[in-house]
Amino acid sequence: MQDMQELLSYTDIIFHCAATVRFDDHLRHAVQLNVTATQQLLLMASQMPNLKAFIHISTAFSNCNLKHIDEVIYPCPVEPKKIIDSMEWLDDAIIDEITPKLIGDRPNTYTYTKALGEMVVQQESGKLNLAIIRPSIVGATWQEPFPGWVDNVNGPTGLIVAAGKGFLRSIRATPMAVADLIPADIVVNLTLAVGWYTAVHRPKSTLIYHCTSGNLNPCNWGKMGIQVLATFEKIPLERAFRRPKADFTTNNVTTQYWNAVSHRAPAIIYDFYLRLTGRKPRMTKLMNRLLRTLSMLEYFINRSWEWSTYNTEMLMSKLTPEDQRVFNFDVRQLNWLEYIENYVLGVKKYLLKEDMAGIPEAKQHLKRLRNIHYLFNTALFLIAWRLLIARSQVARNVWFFIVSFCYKFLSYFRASSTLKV
Ligand SMILES: CCCCCCCCCCCCCCCC(=O)SCCNC(=O)CCNC(=O)[C@H](O)C(C)(C)COP(=O)(O)OP(=O)(O)OC[C@H]1O[C@@H](n2cnc3c(N)ncnc32)[C@H](O)[C@@H]1OP(=O)(O)O
Ligand SMILES: NC(=O)C1=CN([C@@H]2O[C@H](COP(=O)(O)OP(=O)(O)OC[C@H]3O[C@@H](n4cnc5c(N)ncnc54)[C@H](OP(=O)(O)O)[C@@H]3O)[C@@H](O)[C@H]2O)C=CC1
Repeated sequence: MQDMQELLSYTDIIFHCAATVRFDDHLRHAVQLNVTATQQLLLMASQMPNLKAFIHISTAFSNCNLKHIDEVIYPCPVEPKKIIDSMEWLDDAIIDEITPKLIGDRPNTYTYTKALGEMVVQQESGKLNLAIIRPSIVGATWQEPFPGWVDNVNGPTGLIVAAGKGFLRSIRATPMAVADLIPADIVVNLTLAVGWYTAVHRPKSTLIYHCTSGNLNPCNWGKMGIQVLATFEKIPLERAFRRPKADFTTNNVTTQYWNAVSHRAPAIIYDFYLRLTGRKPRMTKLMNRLLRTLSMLEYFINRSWEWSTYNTEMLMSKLTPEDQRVFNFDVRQLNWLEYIENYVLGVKKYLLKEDMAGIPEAKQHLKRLRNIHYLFNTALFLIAWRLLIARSQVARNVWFFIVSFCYKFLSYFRASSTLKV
């Protein structure tokens, strides 16, 4: 009670980032965290006499069912209050049944409940001084505290790890689609600047700020994939399962094919080897989880969106040159190739905590994997060819033709070199 009193009396600014970011969260839980909690925090904020600003962090994908998104709140068909109420009394089975109807053309409960959260902010604003920030895909830091700093596997980070460790070998992604990544420190800098502007300038209405990169400095998934692999070539991860490689495909049939050949088959073979050597098989389970994760992220890597950034650019112009430098959120200054290289390095250093001294050994390991790969392919080819020869007269004829041709060529070569001597 005393803590609550202290919070209410002394808080002068709220940055509301807490949320569930799981794409597949049960609607009841997602509503509780992203909608009801927002409503309760706004209620609490309204009892804070010294509160100067309430900054709510949403996502640029809260309206991902649209192609062009402005810095405005788009209403959802069912009122958030009705959704909150219904979650109180509906049982899980019914919620499961109505979830697809409620989320409509959004891909998951996360984006849907973040959109409802924005509506709650708008409806319950009262006398509060509010702003909403919508970041796109938050990636490792650009400059602060260090280039490439990252501490979780959300979004692209998990896939970068999976590619570097050789688990992810192909991906259903559109190479030309915009990779709307935004470094975490840009999001933090913009958030602080929005806090200042909202508290000091007290805009008349709730301003929404898009924290995105696509319209100002676009990069695409193809370019990103190439740079990730190029960095792993120089600085590989330790103990990779296979060599890093990531084929991009947009075709469903090729996706199924590569999933079978590049993901499932190697996992089954490796589990067979683990069983033979008396160990517990684990690769198939891990691979199935990766494929499930991929299927959840696919929506975001096969589409492009346009976000207007009028408010964000307006805010930049309001900062002094010194503040623009200290709280830099100008994504136009970002060099993507350098950023992605630092991102990959950061994944190795800060997330996986791998020692840079281990790079020579990691490179040796990749060479061994390459030799195993060649050996395996040669053995596979010979077995297939042997089986074909046993069954087909045409294959036998081709085989005899090749052998006799090689024999004649060798005899001629030997004869001509004897004559020269
Ligand atoms: C060449 C390179 C090309 C790069 C190409 C990049 C394309 C990259 C597009 C991103 C596009 C996002 C765009 C939305 C941007 C927002 O606004 S959303 C905010 C970000 N939110 C997220 O990223 C949450 C996504 N994650 C989830 O929803 C859940 O983790 C999943 C994917 C449903 C999996 O759930 P689960 O099976 O219950 O398991 P969970 O305990 O969460 O994690 C299980 C395993 O998956 C792993 N995992 C979790 N997330 C990931 C991930 N993103 N990737 C891989 N593994 C993951 C965990 O590490 C864990 O591994 P183990 O410890 O078991 O070995
Ligand atoms: N990652 C991304 O790509 C993007 C993220 N966002 C938004 O940014 C914000 C932060 O996301 P991100 O950092 O990625 O996600 P994380 O899951 O890393 O952070 C979520 C935060 O919410 C807190 N939290 C979760 N549940 C509760 C609860 N019941 N009570 C109190 N705190 C809780 C967590 O606390 P604890 O650590 O104690 O669990 C954690 O600090 C979210 O609002 C998200 O929607 C927007 C766009 C993109």
